[in-house]
Amino acid sequence: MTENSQINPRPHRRNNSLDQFTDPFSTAEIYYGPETDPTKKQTKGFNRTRTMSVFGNASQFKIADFTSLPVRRRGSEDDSYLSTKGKRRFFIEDVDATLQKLLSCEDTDNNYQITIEDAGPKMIRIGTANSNGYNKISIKGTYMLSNLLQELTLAKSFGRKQVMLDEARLNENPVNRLERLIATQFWKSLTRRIDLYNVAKIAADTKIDTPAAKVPRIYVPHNCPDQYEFYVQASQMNPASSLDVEYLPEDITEEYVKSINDRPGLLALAMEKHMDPATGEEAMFSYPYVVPGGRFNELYGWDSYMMALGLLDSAKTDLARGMVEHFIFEIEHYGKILNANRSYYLCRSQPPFLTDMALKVFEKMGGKSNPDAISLLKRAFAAAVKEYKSVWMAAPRLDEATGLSCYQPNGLGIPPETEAGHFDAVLQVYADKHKVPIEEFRNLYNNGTVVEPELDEYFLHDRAVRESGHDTTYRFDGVCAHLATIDLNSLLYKYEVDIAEHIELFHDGEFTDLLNEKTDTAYWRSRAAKRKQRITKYLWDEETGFFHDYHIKFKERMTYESATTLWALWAGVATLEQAHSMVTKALPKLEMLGGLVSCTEESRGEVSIERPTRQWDYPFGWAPHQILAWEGLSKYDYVGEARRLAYRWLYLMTKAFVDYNGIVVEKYDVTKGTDPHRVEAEYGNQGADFKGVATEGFGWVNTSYVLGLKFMDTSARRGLASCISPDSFFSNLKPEHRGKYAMP
Ligand SMILES: OC[C@H]1O[C@H](O[C@H]2O[C@H](CO)[C@@H](O)[C@H](O)[C@H]2O)[C@H](O)[C@@H](O)[C@@H]1O
Ligand SMILES: [Ca+2]
Repeated sequence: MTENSQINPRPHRRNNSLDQFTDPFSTAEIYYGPETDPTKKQTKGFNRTRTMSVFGNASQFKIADFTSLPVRRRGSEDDSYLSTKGKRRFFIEDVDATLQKLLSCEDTDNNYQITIEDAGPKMIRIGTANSNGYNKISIKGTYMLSNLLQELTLAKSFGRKQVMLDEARLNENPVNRLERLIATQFWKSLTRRIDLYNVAKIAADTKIDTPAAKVPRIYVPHNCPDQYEFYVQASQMNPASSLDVEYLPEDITEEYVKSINDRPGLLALAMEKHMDPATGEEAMFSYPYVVPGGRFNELYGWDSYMMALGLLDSAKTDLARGMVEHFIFEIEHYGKILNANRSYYLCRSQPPFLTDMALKVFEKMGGKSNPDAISLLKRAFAAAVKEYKSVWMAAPRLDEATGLSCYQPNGLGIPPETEAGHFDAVLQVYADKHKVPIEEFRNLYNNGTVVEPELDEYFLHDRAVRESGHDTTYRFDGVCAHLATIDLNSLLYKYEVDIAEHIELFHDGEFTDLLNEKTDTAYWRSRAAKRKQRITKYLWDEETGFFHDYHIKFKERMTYESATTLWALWAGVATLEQAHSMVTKALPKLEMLGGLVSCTEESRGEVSIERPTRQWDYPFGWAPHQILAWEGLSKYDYVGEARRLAYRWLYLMTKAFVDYNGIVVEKYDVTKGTDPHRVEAEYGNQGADFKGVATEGFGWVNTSYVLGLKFMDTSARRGLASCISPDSFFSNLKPEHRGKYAMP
């Protein structure tokens, strides 16, 4: 018996022999969770998890001072990449200590991320699993080091003290890694499913800073007693949570909404009743939903549509379906699809996408072969017709003269959810006029002691800007409520076309809606045709190749050049000639290094301290703009242009992901190749503020990655993985491949 075998009563098993138990790319829960935690498992038998026997042996080896043992472990050739067939593993004997060492050496700017801006040696040595940590291998370069930081942070969050780590997890192809994280991790972190125990946590909100906002609160529609009881029960079961449950009045007026601005709360969403398998009794269950990320921790309007596209692609149909149910509920109980389900959003909506969302969910649920899918589709369309008529085609949003619609929610006072100081420059003028500090003026104005009609007008437009989803941009500053935009009118055209088809296919051509009004397919087709005509008449500018906004008071077309012109393609409202003009004249002005920019630099104008950058303007690019443009261009057979734009956007995302510790953010500066995620505008960037590892990405950006990749072939994926800049990638294309990117 050797000294070695005395320490290890069982023969040592080579770590590589455990391969059959391992998927190096399994989710963090599996990879680091209790199932694979050696300290939580019996060490007998062969049905151990992958780290088991290794740990059993390894730790005893270590305790016995491995280095002094007469028998040396395998030579370094056993640990070479080649001899392990690329399946090398590391043994991290002390997760905490390794993390600390890694951060102290490599995170030189102390932000808990390892990025290209850190000036460390960019190299750390860690022991291989094959040698039970004895042989050290160098992990080099920002990407691998930052992946090590991410993996160790995850391991630690699962309470792991030691881990075996596959090298494949550290040098994973970045395109595959980001795709994998979105599918298996990010959506999960962004998912909310309210139950009796978590509602107080879900209700918490960081946007409002009043004493009453510190109390988690939920508002329930006046006619939902079951929900009210459910939440009261939740509150009683967890008194420590201090959950406040309140009914909303039947008539939700703008005065009422303003009156609860300092007592904000989450708004109840759709629930279903069915048997609880755990108790055998009937119980209430909330439908799940997905939040955008960062400070946006509630169900949003257009974000939900964009996220649904990604979720459906990842076969997470139940989540997308849940959001359709919530929208149906919101239309029924709050009168509209809300900007988001917080009390301070009760008066305003967001860009409408319900018909398309319902159709896409319907298809994924099995379409006509699934009665449940048909029922959902019919309920969603009934709700959409109500929304169309009572929100978008009614006062104050409808402009009777043009027949077009504007974003124009009602509401009173100063929107409370914006970042601190956002309105200071505007309010200062009035505070000076009334000789009071800004804070005092804010109260005087909000409680109606001071009346300032000009300021009312300012906030009318500001609310409209927020309803448009494009908060904020100089395109809309001080005018938004009076603009018939190409964005909104394209979306309404799509509603009309979709509703016409729905009535034809599911209601034999005639439909009695929730307002008890009868319409038929022809009615909706003629509405769509009229809108198409009006869009051309009022918004189209053949000279620039842009659909611009139309000012309904000044009765003139504006000149701002916005990426939303391409929504006309997505909705199918542009003619073939208009599409051609847009692609040849407008697109070149909007196409930047990293994809579509929100608007042209010229339209935005000069920025300065007095006229700061707005987040929905040049030089920033947003996922929903990219997604709608790709689909719109493809619809009109400009697939090459769509693919080219997609490569640009994915390049930017991948580059930031590789260089900046796995970052995925709300928006990017599409003119910058190096740190495109760094956006100094308004509330900064959501998704950038994490320690060690990003676990959410950002909702609609996650979708954009998944959808953009659909345009990429193997060589494009390789180009992205190697972060080959668009210019270099396009210029090195073989002549026969240039057409794929619409390159001459
Ligand atoms: O708090 C400031 C504003 O935040 C939201 O707007 C931004 O985030 C939303 C969620 O991702 C997104 O839908 C919107 O397009 C963004 O500009 C919110 O929607 C605004 O109402 C709010 O004032
Ligand atoms: Ca750092």
